[in-house]
Amino acid sequence: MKIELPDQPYRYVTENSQECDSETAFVLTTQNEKYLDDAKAKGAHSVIKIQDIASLFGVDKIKIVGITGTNGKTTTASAIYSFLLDLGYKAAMQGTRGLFMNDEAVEGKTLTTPSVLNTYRHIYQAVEAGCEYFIMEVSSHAIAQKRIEGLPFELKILTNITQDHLDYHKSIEEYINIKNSFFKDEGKKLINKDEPKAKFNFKNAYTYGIENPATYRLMAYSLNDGSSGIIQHFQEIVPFTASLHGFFNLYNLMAAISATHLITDKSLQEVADVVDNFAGVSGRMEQVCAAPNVIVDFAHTPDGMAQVLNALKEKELLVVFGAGGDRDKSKRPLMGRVAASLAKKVYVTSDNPRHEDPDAIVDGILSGIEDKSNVVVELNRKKAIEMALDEQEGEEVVVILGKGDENYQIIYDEKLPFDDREVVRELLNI
Ligand SMILES: CC(=O)N[C@H]1[C@@H](OP(=O)(O)OP(=O)(O)OC[C@H]2O[C@@H](n3ccc(=O)[nH]c3=O)[C@H](O)[C@@H]2O)O[C@H](CO)[C@@H](O)[C@@H]1O[C@H](C)C(=O)N[C@@H](C)C(=O)N[C@H](CCC(=O)O)C(=O)O
Ligand SMILES: Nc1ncnc2c1ncn2[C@@H]1O[C@H](COP(=O)(O)OP(=O)(O)OP(=O)(O)O)[C@@H](O)[C@H]1O
Ligand SMILES: N[C@H](CCC[C@H](N)C(=O)O)C(=O)O
Ligand SMILES: [Mg+2]
Repeated sequence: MKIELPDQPYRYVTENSQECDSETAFVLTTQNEKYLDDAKAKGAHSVIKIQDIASLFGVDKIKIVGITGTNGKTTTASAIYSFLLDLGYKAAMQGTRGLFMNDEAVEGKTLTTPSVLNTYRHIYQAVEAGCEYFIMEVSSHAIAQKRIEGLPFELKILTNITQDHLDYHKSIEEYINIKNSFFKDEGKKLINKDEPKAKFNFKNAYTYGIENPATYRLMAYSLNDGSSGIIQHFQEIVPFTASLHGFFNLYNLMAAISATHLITDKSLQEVADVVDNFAGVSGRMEQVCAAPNVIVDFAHTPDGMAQVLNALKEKELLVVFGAGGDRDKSKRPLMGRVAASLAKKVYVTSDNPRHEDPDAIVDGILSGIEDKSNVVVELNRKKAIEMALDEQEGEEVVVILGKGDENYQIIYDEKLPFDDREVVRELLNI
């Protein structure tokens, strides 16, 4: 995408060599340096290193917070964004759900972390809108591909490291190393102390945790009717309540409360007081209907599924899920095992098969399940949801995993409209 910049010797900048011409400068990034010759051949006005135009986009005029981890990035980012707005700051948030600014959706979903110049463009928009904070999700792909180069992070946050994206990273060790490489520098960082795989530079490191001593420690908690807890930070002891459900969300809340405390001049009590206003994220532990009880959640990793199903384990669970095509194949049997071990009945179905054969994806899932007596396969996701709703009785909960707030089913290159929540409402006539 060409971006117009005022008062420069060139008119536009672009990170795509194919868009270069005599009035368009090529912004050189680690990702596109292989196209430098092409940019010159296309007659680029000039070549500028990405770091050298950072100040034109105002990246030094806003506090950038980067969040990485296998799960919980969107939830933690959304919580920080919500707390900041409630505390009276102007803020922007960029991630899986798109770009949001001062409580408005500005751009829809693209990537969790867009290409580097797109992030710069979003930062520019945020600065123009008077935002003091830019909260962004940082995916492992983005770290590996340096989609975050030149960004001066005010704070970096680690949620957790479990398994995902081994199609791209090839081994769990490489994936762990990539995640941890985000925390090698001496900048301010906030680390989940209960994550044993975390490795980070101790300089300017703060921690949060529930099981282990940490800078911000959850001393006590309750998960009745939402959640509540008491945080200890040195001599301070501060209670909070939240509408979020599930033990895992206590980690997201701890990360968000600690981060907000670290990046603002508000007291821990002032931050804790706004936690309850955060209503959670669309498509994450979202109750679509109370009777019958139907929950839609975005869990798409073995750990995410285990966390959500464990959070609901007081009830008997009917679990509908699949696994994405053209994505980590090795997580599929693990997802199958988790579902079968925690559900009364499992309905294996399709979730964005992309270019893969849906049957082969299901076979991958089934290969992790030894006892298949409570497992059915129905590739048509709507039919699978319908089966679960038909078979649901009494207090049983229908849990539909993997798509959350996605409103499509990707088959080959086509995005067909599909929203788990709308399908449920349609089938239940509500
Ligand atoms: C596998 C993967 O991550 N691919 C990403 C990668 O593609 P690529 O390396 O093939 O890029 P490329 O086409 O060589 O382009 C690299 C750079 O060269 C430039 N270019 C390209 C062609 C050319 O002729 N001249 C030129 O200058 C491009 O403008 C770009 O700046 O870099 C592109 C630009 O940044 C991304 O759009 C693309 O994401 C693809 C579409 C994708 O699907 N990515 C997914 C897997 C992804 O990144 N997911 C993560 C994690 C999701 C999560 O868990 O939340 C995400 O951050 O969304
Ligand atoms: N802290 C956590 N630990 C483990 N699982 C979690 C945690 N937080 C959320 N989850 C699970 O992961 C799902 C995705 O949560 P969220 O969207 O916040 O993660 P994400 O890291 O942004 O995911 P993505 O990589 O797709 O952007 C949730 O729906 C829930 O099932
Ligand atoms: N950010 C994740 C989302 C997965 C969601 C799931 N519905 C799928 O398509 O696998 C990914 O791109 O791997
Ligand atoms: Mg996300």
